[in-house]
Amino acid sequence: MADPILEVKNLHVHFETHDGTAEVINGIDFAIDRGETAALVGETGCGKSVTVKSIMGLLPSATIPEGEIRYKGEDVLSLSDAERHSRRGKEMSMIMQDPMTSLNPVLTVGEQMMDVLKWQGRPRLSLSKLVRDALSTGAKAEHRKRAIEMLGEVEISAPERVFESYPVELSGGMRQRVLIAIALLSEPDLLIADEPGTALDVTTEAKVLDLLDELVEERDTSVLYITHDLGVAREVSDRINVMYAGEIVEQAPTADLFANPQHPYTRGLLESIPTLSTGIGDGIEGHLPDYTNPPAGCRFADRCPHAEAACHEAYPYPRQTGADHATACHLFDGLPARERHESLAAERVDIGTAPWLSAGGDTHSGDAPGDISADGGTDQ
Ligand SMILES: Nc1ncnc2c1ncn2[C@@H]1O[C@H](COP(=O)(O)OP(=O)(O)OP(=O)(O)O)[C@@H](O)[C@H]1O
Ligand code: NI
Repeated sequence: MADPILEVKNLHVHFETHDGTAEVINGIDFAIDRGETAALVGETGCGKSVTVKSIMGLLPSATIPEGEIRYKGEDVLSLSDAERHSRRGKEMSMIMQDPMTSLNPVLTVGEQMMDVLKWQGRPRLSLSKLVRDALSTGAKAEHRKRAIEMLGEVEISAPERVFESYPVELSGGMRQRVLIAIALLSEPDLLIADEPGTALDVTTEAKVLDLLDELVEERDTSVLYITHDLGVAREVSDRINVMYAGEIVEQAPTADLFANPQHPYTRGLLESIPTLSTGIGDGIEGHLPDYTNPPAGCRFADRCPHAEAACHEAYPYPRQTGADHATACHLFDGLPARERHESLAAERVDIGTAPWLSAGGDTHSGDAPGDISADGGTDQ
């Protein structure tokens, strides 16, 4: 990571529930470079949205994440609410998972956009200035023009009409475009997109994704893309973080992940892509563990076709398993990622220890990693 815009280090998020403490996010590390699009991929319930909410400061107030979240070098977990608010408006922006609930039904699209522009870059407390600005018709006209331009940029063909519309008057695809427009209005340096388009039909989703891709490319915006679909992640991202049960089990540049998938969970996901019906992970037997009583060792061990006794006992710290590739699996040699700066030896990988790469004996033994990507990719 030459120049990270976002760094998440050893993040833990626990929730108090009536069944006890749910240890949902269990020590994740990842980073996003400036101008890079990173994906966080995993099946439903694995903790993607909780991760995003931690970054955006949107967790329930009783829930205090532990670890470090650095945005442009500054630890956002130690910021006050007011400081966070100003950062959130101007520098980090988010497209929420559900376009229906993330737009306010009683305000027009225009009113919601004007609201963003009004608050842009202002500390929350400067109310008197805000009131003065609200009275300035010049600023208002300027904001209106900017909002309508933005609606044009997300390829809405009648931007003036949509500006005056209420969310309920728009189609799902249109609402998603409006959400993108709102998220980009504040010219964020980091955009977090939580499953944009999943609520839409496949064709509309593809169009929305293409559009988003183009817009962030033009602006050189860094993006954290949340999805349960490895195929989508492959299309849109430079780098993929595979998440399982609140842990990142594998991270690598996108091409490398598809060419050389290492973690048994990643391999399972790739193998199940062609038969995807309801969701990622369905192709792998079993369920996510209970977060209030998580396994002591590897959280995937119960579902893993390769698990050995040690997997159930010892926690698999992520290990450097390639030049820019890390995997949290006991079946791979190398030093835990947390020690990698201490030893160059950590970069030496012996992938020969992975059972599916050894000759014979195993169900996966015939599959060269390259074959998986050819069979399991999205170019169907
Ligand atoms: N406020 C909360 N209190 C208790 N548990 C929570 C809370 N928020 C999330 N969780 C739990 O954390 C786990 C991860 O949820 P999360 O929404 O992050 O999953 P996700 O990966 O985003 O799934 P999806 O793809 O369905 O959006 C779930 O088991 C969820 O029930
Ligand atoms: Ni989610």
